[in-house]
Amino acid sequence: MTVPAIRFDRLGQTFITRSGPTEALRNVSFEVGRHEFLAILGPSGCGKSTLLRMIAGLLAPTVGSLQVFGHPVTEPRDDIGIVFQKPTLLPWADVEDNVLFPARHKHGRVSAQERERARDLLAMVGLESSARRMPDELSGGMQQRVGIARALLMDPDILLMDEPFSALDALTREVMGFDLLRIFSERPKTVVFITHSVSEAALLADRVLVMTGRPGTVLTDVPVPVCRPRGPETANERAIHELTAYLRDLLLNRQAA
Ligand SMILES: Nc1ncnc2c1ncn2[C@@H]1O[C@H](COP(=O)(O)OP(=O)(O)OP(=O)(O)O)[C@@H](O)[C@H]1O
Repeated sequence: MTVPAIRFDRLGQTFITRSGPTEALRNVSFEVGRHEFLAILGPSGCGKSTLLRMIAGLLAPTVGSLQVFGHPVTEPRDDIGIVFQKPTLLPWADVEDNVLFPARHKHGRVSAQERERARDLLAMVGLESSARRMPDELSGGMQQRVGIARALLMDPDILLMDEPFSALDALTREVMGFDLLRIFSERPKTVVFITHSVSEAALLADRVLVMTGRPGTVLTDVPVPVCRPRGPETANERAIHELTAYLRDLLLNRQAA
């Protein structure tokens, strides 16, 4: 039996705050297979970012268990990369040095191979000619590409993405999504991708997990019945239209209830 990359088993998370306990997640069970792309949809505050923080080892579950490659998560792991909503680049470092930050942070220096890898990654995200530019000289989409290259520097097995394209305009967002799929086709990764966009989830993911409102739990987990490679034309496929309509109804009805 193959070990899943990520496995949540009846996991719960309750935060204790000054105003009392907040039950953020309840009885969450699901798995993500190796090199699978899972999108997570759910209402605001249902615990999506909390799930990512737990996978990243930044927060321990209150009850239940979480395993990464068959082992409990006890601390932040090197083999997990994170892309946030905003790329939070170092303003005083140029693009290449921002991409190299994880290596410098880990061993206090950067090897020639890591520098070469940073250049390869910048080429992969279409920024080879911007290596010496400073973050404030870049557009939002370019900054987000630097954040993606940085998350890939240490070649993580797992990539966690928390609404990575939400600050971008619709067209850039679509282009970036398909760029991401091309990058993963060259360098497969296990991806957990949080989004509020139903169509983005359907177009990019292998599976879409829908969560209920707080306390968040898994409402449904649906496969995306469309093969790869995918591109802008995928949006015209009937299966995508049907899935998008189904997911939208589900979310709207839950919200109305
Ligand atoms: N450190 C914390 N202390 C107390 N409560 C927290 C903490 N982190 C998250 N919460 C609460 O847990 C719940 C889930 O938060 P989380 O950020 O995971 O939701 P989300 O689904 O990612 O929301 P959004 O879609 O708005 O980004 C919220 O009610 C939030 O207020």
